[in-house]
Amino acid sequence: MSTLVTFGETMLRLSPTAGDRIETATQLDFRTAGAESNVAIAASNLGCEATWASKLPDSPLGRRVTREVRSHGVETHVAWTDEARQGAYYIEQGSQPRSTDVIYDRADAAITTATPADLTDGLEFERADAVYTSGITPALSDQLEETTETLLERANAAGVTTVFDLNYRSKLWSPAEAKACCTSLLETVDIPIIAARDARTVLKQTGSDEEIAREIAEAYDAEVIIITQGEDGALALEAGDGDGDDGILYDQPAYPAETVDAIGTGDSFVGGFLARYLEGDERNVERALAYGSATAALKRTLEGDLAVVTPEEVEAVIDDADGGIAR
Ligand SMILES: O=C(O)C(=O)C[C@H](O)[C@H](O)COP(=O)(O)O
Repeated sequence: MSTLVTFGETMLRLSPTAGDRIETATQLDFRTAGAESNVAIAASNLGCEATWASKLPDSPLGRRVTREVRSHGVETHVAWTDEARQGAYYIEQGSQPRSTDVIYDRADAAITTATPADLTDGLEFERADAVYTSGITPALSDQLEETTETLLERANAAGVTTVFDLNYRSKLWSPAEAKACCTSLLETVDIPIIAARDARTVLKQTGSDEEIAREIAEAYDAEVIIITQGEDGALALEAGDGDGDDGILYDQPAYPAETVDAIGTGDSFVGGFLARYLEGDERNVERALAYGSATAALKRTLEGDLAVVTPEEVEAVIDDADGGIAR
């Protein structure tokens, strides 16, 4: 079985029912979510042995987070502290023409002081098949920027596949700050995952999505470059040896989905991609890309951030893009 370690913040996720406003709601749906645990949960539900590492307050709120993550079969590796807060965020689901709004309440959360030792002591992190984090983690504090850099470097030096989703969040930092940090982190990343819109906003890329993938392949020594395109699907460029070999480009349209809740789609795509990509000895980009896309489509039909799906359901989406009734 393949093994994946992810590290980052998981928050409490509070949201009024669709059609209700944060200002006036009297009830909130109460869940937990965070890019790195979302990825671990999607991968775990699809057969990968996943561990999520983080730092949390030793309180009912922190324990709520670990309980929920564990309930999806993910191992948790948590540095507990008495001194800090549990991050939370509020989501007001939009509907045409009102956009979805996210309000963070995550300043000074426990994870902001996490050192590499906090996140990995006692964890066989260098023996995992892959390590994943996202651009959200270094955006949270200077300490986390340092920790992220150290952990990606250590994983890279140990030959672990490093996976990094740029995941730009404008409410956490500016494009210039994100660019300075992420371009340096990308030096140690084997699988960069970048939304085409983030490549334009943060990395200031101007070409087509395919040109963006090729420019990233030229600039960094990556194994596979993934450019996500929202409703258009995703591209993956399996890097060539550079010697007249430009690599192989795969273009995966999004599978149609009726959207109940769009939040968590990107993370579910990554979890699905990694579960399939890391399985077995042969790393098949094309198959993994379809798997990621199908996982993302299934997630859109579910409330919350999490891809609570089975491998059979994912296969069925791929095999029968028309859906249908399972009798
Ligand atoms: O914003 C953050 O800081 C979070 O970590 C929580 C988000 O709910 C997920 O990252 C979902 O992101 P998508 O999968 O791209 O929809």
